[in-house]
Amino acid sequence: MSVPPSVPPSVLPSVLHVGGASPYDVVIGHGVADRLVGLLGEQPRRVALVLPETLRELAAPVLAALQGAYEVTELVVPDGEAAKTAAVAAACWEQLGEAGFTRSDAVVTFGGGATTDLGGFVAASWLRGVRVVHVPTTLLAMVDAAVGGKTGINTAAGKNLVGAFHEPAGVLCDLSLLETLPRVDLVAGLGEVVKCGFIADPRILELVETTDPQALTADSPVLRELVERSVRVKVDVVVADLRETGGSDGHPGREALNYGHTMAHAIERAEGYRMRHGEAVAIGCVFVAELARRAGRLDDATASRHRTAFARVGLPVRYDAADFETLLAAMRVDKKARGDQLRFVVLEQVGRPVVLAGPDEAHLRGAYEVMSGVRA
Ligand SMILES: NC(=O)c1ccc[n+]([C@@H]2O[C@H](COP(=O)([O-])OP(=O)(O)OC[C@H]3O[C@@H](n4cnc5c(N)ncnc54)[C@H](O)[C@@H]3O)[C@@H](O)[C@H]2O)c1
Ligand SMILES: O=C(O)C(=O)C[C@@H](O)[C@H](O)[C@H](O)COP(=O)(O)O
Ligand SMILES: [Zn+2]
Repeated sequence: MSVPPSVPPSVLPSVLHVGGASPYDVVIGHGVADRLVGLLGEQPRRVALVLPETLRELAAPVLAALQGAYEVTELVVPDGEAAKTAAVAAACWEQLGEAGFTRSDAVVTFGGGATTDLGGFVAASWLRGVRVVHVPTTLLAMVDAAVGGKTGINTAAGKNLVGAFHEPAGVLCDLSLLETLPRVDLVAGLGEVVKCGFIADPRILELVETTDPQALTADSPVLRELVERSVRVKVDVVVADLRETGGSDGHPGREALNYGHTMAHAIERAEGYRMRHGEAVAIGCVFVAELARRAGRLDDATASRHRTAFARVGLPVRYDAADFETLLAAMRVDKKARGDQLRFVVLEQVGRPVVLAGPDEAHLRGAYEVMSGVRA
């Protein structure tokens, strides 16, 4: 009898189970897309595949697998942030109507976070909610956007202002898909990874600070560990506070995942959404660390560690293209704000996020001046 060769653990997929009222699995590995039909099950007759035109070639194996099992409608949407509009969502609804899409049918998204946000929102809103499985194709979508059920689109007033919580029925993170991802987009994804390190997992920071950033490629075991650890951070927070109603014992609950995002979203809006989200998150985390330092919450060394950790992986840590007043006005539409009061997630130390409500305007302005390079 021949003994089958043992499979090195690194090539076996990892499965992170997300508990709660609608449990699902996040599968992480190389070449895991063949699990898609298993996740969708036999119930759907029709599947709508939401993807940008630019990724159609990359999606060919997924499309072929779906076509072998279901009637497939392709919902081809604009690339990137341009997909996150009411007009694109409405066009998707019309196509689902024409295809006779029922509640037992399902949506599959294939793309970066913009595609999973839009496709997730279409799935959340069509017939008040149909099953969705995400196949994220960027690092950022694998570690963050595809997991946890936040979906949404932008409006003229700001980022992600319309949306719904709609948990996926499964998430397939096929690391092989990252082989074609431009380096600058992979680096942007590291913005959310480093954020996870600061709010909950110091080992992520150690890995980022001791690994040659150029070695973080699609086949790198360290990148895989970073993905697994970041997804674990997200899942643990989301399971404890799915709908962002608040944490306990001083922990901000799901709002912790919004670390750096108050300023990040304001910058993205000021940039007309031409700056990558992960880049804005890096700048936003540096800003809020400086705010926390000025408010007497965070020590100098940890605030400075923010600048070095994000810069080390190639992310921006300075921004001066919009003035303080413009960014302050944009921050007022942040979902964490209550009435006229701005609320920020700040750190008291690595792994200990808390909410800072109504900070001094002088502290906000001082942190802006450091962020914009006016002050050291
Ligand atoms: N819902 C959430 O919890 C959540 C979390 C974080 C971010 N987001 C959202 O995610 C969006 C950012 O996502 P993103 O950084 O993935 O950007 P993105 O979706 O705009 O994708 C970036 C670019 O990469 C291209 N691309 C994607 N996969 C590729 C591949 N494998 N090979 C080659 N090119 C590829 C895309 O076509 C696009 O041009 C933002 O809208 C942000 O608000 C949502
Ligand atoms: O999942 C969450 O919760 C997050 O805050 C994760 C963020 O990285 C993400 O960018 C999210 O879309 C921001 O949410 P929003 O509620 O500020 O729109
Ligand atoms: Zn984000």
